[in-house]
Amino acid sequence: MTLVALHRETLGYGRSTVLSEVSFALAPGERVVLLGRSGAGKSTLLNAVYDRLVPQNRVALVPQDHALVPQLSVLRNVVMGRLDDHGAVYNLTSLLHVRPGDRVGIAAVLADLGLADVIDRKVAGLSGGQRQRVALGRAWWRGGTVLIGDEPVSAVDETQAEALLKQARFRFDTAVLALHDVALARSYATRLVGLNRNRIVFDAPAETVDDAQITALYAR
Ligand SMILES: Nc1ncnc2c1ncn2[C@@H]1O[C@H](COP(=O)(O)OP(=O)(O)OP(=O)(O)O)[C@@H](O)[C@H]1O
Repeated sequence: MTLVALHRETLGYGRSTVLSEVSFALAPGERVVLLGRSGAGKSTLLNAVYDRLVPQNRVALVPQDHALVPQLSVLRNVVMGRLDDHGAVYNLTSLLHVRPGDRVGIAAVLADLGLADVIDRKVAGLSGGQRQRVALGRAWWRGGTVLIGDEPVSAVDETQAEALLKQARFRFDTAVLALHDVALARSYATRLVGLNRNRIVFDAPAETVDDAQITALYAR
């Protein structure tokens, strides 16, 4: 079974091509990590995969810029993870008065992320690492078949990053993440995809990708 498949597609913006001849398929249970230099096209590929997954799958997204509403509390930002489960009236009332059951569930998610103390704080007053964990909290609260994350642990230290990816594994069977930390990528991924010079240069089970292949991605 395949959740999404791109076959020799060209991805880019307007007339500018970022990735050529992209073939990429995702099966349930795979944890795919995209590697490549800044600008190699990781976000472009992630966005294309996300767009194609969404019509038929519940997908939790952690975008690179977090897409939080700074003026709202942590609680209300996390509530937004499930907005599309309900109609507009339900959503408006639950944003104004978060339902007690939802608050309990969200508090548990936030406790796992070390954010229990800031549940009622505005996101605007949080550190970068805290904001990133709020974005993860919104994805955890959403849940779903697939997690898509664009550098989802870039703002926290290595130990925290490992712990957060463990939670991601526990909560989502299938994921596609862009990560810049190669050791972290190796510890998490079942499959590694390397992007360089407008192409996918490798796409293979993580244990078969050697360090030289990865180093070559980042060579000038
Ligand atoms: N919305 C956009 N419109 C036009 N060009 C874009 C847009 N987003 C990205 N690009 C360009 O596409 C190329 C690939 O960008 P992309 O964000 O996919 O790379 P990336 O590997 O995710 O980089 P990073 O690690 O810095 O996030 C870059 O040259 C970038 O300038």
